Amino acid sequence: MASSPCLHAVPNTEPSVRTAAQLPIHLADGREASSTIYSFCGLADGKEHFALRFGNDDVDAPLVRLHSECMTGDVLGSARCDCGPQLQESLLRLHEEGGYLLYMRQEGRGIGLYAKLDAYRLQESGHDTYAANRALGHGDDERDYTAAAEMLKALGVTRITLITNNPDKRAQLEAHGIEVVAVRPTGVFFGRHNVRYLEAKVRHTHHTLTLPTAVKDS
Ligand SMILES: Nc1nc2c(ncn2[C@@H]2O[C@H](COP(=O)(O)OP(=O)(O)OP(=O)(O)O)[C@@H](O)[C@H]2O)c(=O)[nH]1
Ligand SMILES: [Zn+2]
Repeated sequence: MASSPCLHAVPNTEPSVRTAAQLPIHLADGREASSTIYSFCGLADGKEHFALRFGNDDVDAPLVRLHSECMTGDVLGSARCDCGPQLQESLLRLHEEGGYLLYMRQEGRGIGLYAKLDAYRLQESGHDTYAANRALGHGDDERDYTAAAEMLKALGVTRITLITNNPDKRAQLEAHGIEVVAVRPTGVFFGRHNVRYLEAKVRHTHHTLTLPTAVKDS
């Protein structure tokens, strides 16, 4: 795909690929993967979202992981959530089967890092993750996946197999003209620090994940 430098935040331009560059990456199991990283211009929200492509074959309905930024989980390995292991798992699957990672700059379900840290403080005094958002004047989940659909279309992908446990991701992509032919669940990565967070996802936003009874009752 040709590179066409542009300003990423220019409004009213058709979304398109800005740059494609090779990006070898280290996987969690020690292997090295080849990928291509894409930047974009003309995306609806003007943010610096990026995509990674694995494999070269043009397959029908490739695997796609739509992953929202979590600085604490993805970068630091925080045990308060499941984001880090989900990201690593997706990279392994994409390396093996081909497909795309869409890394969306939607830290804290769209409220930003500082507000998420404020929400963490409230969680330490008993709020669940959604109540903490609301106490700060935010919605339960402020993510809008318009830009994700635009990125896929700019990459020439309109039929996908989506890796997620979050029904809202599928619904929003389909509303924006992406055909989700199948959904593959992510793993359930629970521990004593994130079990309440995972329970709240099931209760409030109907994530399709099942926690072991022993963990729920602990
Ligand atoms: N506001 C808030 N955001 C959080 C908290 N814990 C994690 N997050 C954010 O939640 C988002 C999780 O992203 P994803 O893993 O892509 O999405 P998901 O809704 O869990 O759905 P799937 O992983 O696809 O099943 C990231 O943006 C995190 O930063 C929290 O306690 N409060
Ligand atoms: Zn996280």
